[in-house]
Amino acid sequence: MTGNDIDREIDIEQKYVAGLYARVDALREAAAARLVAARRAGDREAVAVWQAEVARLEAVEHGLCFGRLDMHDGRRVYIGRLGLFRDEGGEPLLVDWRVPVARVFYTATATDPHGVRRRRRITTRGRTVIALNDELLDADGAGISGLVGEAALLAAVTTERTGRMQDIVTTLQAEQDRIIRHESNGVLVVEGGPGTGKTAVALHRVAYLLYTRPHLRTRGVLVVGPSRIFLDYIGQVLPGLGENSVVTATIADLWPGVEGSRADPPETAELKGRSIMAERLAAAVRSKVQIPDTPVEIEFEQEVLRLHPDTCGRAVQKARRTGLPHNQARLVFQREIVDVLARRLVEGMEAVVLTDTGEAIDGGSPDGRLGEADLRALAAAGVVLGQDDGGPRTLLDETDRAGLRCSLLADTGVQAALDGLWPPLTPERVVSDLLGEPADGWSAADIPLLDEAATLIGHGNDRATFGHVVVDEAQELSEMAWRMLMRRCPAKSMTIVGDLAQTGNPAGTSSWDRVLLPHVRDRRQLTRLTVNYRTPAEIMAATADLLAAHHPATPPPRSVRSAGETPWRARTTRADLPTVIAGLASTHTDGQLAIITPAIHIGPLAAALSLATPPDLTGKVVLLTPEQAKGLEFDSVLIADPATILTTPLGHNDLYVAMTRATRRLGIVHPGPPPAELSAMRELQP
Ligand SMILES: Nc1ncnc2c1ncn2[C@@H]1O[C@H](COP(=O)(O)OP(=O)(O)OP(=O)(O)O)[C@@H](O)[C@H]1O
Repeated sequence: MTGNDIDREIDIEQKYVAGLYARVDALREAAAARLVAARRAGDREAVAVWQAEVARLEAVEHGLCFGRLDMHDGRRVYIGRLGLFRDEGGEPLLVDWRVPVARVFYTATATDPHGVRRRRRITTRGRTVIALNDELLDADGAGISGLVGEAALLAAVTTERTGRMQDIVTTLQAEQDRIIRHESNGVLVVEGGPGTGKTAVALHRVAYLLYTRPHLRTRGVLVVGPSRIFLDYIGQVLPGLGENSVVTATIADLWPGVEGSRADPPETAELKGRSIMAERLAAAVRSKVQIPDTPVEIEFEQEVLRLHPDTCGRAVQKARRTGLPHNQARLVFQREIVDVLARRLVEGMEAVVLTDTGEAIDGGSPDGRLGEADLRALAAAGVVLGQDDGGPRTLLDETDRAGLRCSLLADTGVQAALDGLWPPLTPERVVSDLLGEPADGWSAADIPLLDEAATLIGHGNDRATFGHVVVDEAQELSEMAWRMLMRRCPAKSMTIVGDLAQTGNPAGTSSWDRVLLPHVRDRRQLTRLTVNYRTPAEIMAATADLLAAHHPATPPPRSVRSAGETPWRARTTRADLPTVIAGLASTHTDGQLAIITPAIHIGPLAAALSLATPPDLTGKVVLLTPEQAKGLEFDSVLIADPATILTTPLGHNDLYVAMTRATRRLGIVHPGPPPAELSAMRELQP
């Protein structure tokens, strides 16, 4: 197209796009008016509905329309963030990217055009069309790279990072689209190397599922991420796609009231994460129930009641047969014991009234009437007798017996005896009895144990469950964390994304089957992403020795581009490390820089560079540990002291994570000689 042609086309699209915004404005006005009316009427349900609608319409302001398809049959379809019609039930003006018609926007290629003649990408700033990018799918040679909309894609992946993830709805690739629209109702595992878009795909899948399976709006969708930092990083993606109802959480957030941010030593974390802990906790809870060897004596209203071990054993059995969790089964046990005690008391009283020989003793009368002493005993026990016509009752009726049972239940002596036999438990007590009182608060690895204990004792049965759960950086979850998460998703409908070569948690996984099979058997499907959109080819080449040494069977993802910058390493001394890093950071001018370093250097480096900890992801220079850097990306990355990163059991994976965070440049500063896996990198003098 000539310059004039382009201007003319931009004019045409500008008019069309302006019409779309006018339609959105009209819908917004109508929704705002309905919201006001609902508020006035005090109709809470309607308020929630219209609030969500207003938010949805606000969210699509940026990039409302981003594509156009010209079909061979003459149809023209505009693609955008939501569907718009000229009027109610009228002609479609804009098609939501999630409907089937829009799919070809992401999948059509020159070799398989699906009836598409031209794919046009429309770039807007605010409400103004600023650029168009056309692909003619019937032109020779188009689409050879296998990428859909290559120019727009490369523009997207090379823009400066901001510390906040953006949606990729305008440039989704075919292999990503297939996963987003995957029909699986069970567990879909998405595996792929660094930068292959796993996070992006998982979030777009959420938007797709909410659109195509509306019941999920009421059942709820949960997105689990490795850290709060990460959840902040991805926090804008779903709202940008018009979805505001999704809950995001770390595993620790799912246990409210406990921070769980403390890290255990690796061996302890690994141990606490094993599924055997579930059996140990179950055994610990069972062991709290005591069947005594000798009769238990309970003092009640100046009487001594005796509970025989067999009686206790029968009550325990009956309570256990219900299959209820510990604290609920305790109620059954308690009822059994109190029934026995109440029966004893009643029998005792009636025995006073009528002896074997039929004689009345203790103030009772031969016709079976209760005597004065009996009445006094009952009154002392809080039993209020119903009034017979004119005289005392001869027998305890059901109301009287119920009253007696209440009195027994309220009695501190009886309660103490019951607690001794079947104590009520809290999750904290179960876990600390098993592992010892945590000295400085619960650790991250304790959270799934507390949750397991809560399930065993029936505490917190009202915790939220979700219709679909997305797990990002899923390789980090321990077997115990999987158990916890599976309880949050009764339908076991999940999207799980991760990379086994990036596992940093010693309790994390090295096999999807190992963690998933016990929960979902064959209701799982594995899919793979193969193209790295983040990390340039030069940086991936620098990771080759590391990956080959520790994950020889894992193919590195294919980088979509080269950055033209060779990663480097530079030697220094331990003492000079902060000065060298500070010097490099101070001369950095181009885009966002992340300094990734083991926890021991965070304090000194934060002081030397006046940087915030925990990090502010939107800062020009960001200081983090490899663990905190998980899932994030930056224009440039500087790794300080790789050898110390490698000293932890899965340090090689942490180093791989750190090295693959950059979209452009990577530098590594190592005190002393370089780790063998990095020795082939170009060496610089800092
Ligand atoms: N189709 C696409 N169009 C534009 N950008 C894309 C596309 N796919 C991925 N990206 C970008 O590539 C980068 C990496 O994506 P993402 O973080 O989802 O990868 P990941 O597989 O989760 O990475 P990691 O495992 O390393 O955390 C992001 O900036 C994302 O926006």
